[in-house]
Amino acid sequence: MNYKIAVIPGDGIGPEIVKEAKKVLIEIGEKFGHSFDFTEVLLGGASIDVHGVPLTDEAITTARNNDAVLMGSIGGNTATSPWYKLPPEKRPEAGLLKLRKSLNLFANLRPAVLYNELKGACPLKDEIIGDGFDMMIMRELTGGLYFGERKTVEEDGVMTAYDSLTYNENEIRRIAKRGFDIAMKRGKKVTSVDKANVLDSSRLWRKVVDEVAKEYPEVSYEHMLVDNCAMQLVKDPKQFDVILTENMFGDILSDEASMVTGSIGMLASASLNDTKFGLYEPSHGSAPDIAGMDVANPIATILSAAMMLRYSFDLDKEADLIEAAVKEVLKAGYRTGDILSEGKTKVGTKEMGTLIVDMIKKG
Ligand SMILES: NC(=O)C1=CN([C@@H]2O[C@H](COP(=O)(O)OP(=O)(O)OC[C@H]3O[C@@H](n4cnc5c(N)ncnc54)[C@H](O)[C@@H]3O)[C@@H](O)[C@H]2O)C=CC1
Ligand SMILES: CC(C)CC(=O)C(=O)O
Ligand SMILES: [Mg+2]
Repeated sequence: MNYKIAVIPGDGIGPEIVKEAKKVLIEIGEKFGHSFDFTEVLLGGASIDVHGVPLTDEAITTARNNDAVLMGSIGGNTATSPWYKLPPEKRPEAGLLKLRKSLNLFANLRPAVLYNELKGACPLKDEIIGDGFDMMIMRELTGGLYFGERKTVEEDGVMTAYDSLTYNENEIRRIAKRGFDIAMKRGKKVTSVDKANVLDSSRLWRKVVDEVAKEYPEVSYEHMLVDNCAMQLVKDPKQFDVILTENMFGDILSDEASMVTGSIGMLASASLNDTKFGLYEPSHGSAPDIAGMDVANPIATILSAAMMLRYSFDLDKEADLIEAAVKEVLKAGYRTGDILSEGKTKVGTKEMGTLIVDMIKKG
């Protein structure tokens, strides 16, 4: 079958890691008799440099007219890149937020799995790691603080800046249902994370999630405050199955969770709406500090491509093979710098991609 994929290389390490994920998809296509048509789309700094804006209407239309989107990452060094001298709505991140909103990608799935092979790269003690862990962070992606009204005003020579965190009950209900649906297919446990001891938006979150939970009697369910959750992720990550949370908390907690899996370079993601369409990207950013050096870990992007095959195209066998190939390559001892531990073989971005492709060929 033929699948149409919009590809957003983006900025920084984005083009390097997307190239490796495309190599993997092409190999999967050859092995299983699928063809993937790739159409490149500009987003973020790459779009600013060409069009003067981080996302054009044409780019949104192209993304929408494809079956799915594969993305690298966008943005530059926020202290030094000229992109950050532009007004906020013209900066790279504004383009990504607008794309997520335009495509209604409200459900962001971020699986944080500690592979057996990477136990040596996990900073936690062996007694905490135990048999490893496998959690899914379900992050609301089109509401909350990143989409609220914001302004900066000056009064009597004093600057004041406002950001607002808003959720309505429909936005909470649809992400909560997604979280419980996913839990039903996994370990049947949901930890809903909020700050209901302080925030009104979190109190509404808790009320709506309580209502949704009643529809899933088989799922064990708890509330946890976000500050405690940040601590529990390091103290005992095994306790989590599905973490269900709002946009900013999910953004921060998923970066934290990535580190207990070994590296942020391992954390894939899928951003989904109510259809089979999705945008697939690693959870990390454009890593300007290592861009162009052939050292970035492409695995999060390759695993995001596997999520695309699974969620948008129902190609489970193909997705399984990619995930198995990643594990085999790690088992064989190959590591990019971010997951390197004693006795392992250090490889670059391109070589890691090629090793995974070769493993798929053998599989
Ligand atoms: N979805 C996206 O496109 C995202 C974009 N950003 C943007 O990325 C830019 C850089 O942000 P940072 O805060 O530095 O976060 P970052 O995630 O890009 O990098 C944080 C640290 O992790 C390392 N790192 C990230 N990905 C890696 C990989 N695949 N392999 C090895 N090491 C990796 C980087 O070298 C850096 O030391 C900013 O402009 C930010 O706005 C940040 C997060 C998500
Ligand atoms: C523009 C940011 C919200 C991107 C980010 O940090 C993320 O999606 O994890
Ligand atoms: Mg983030």
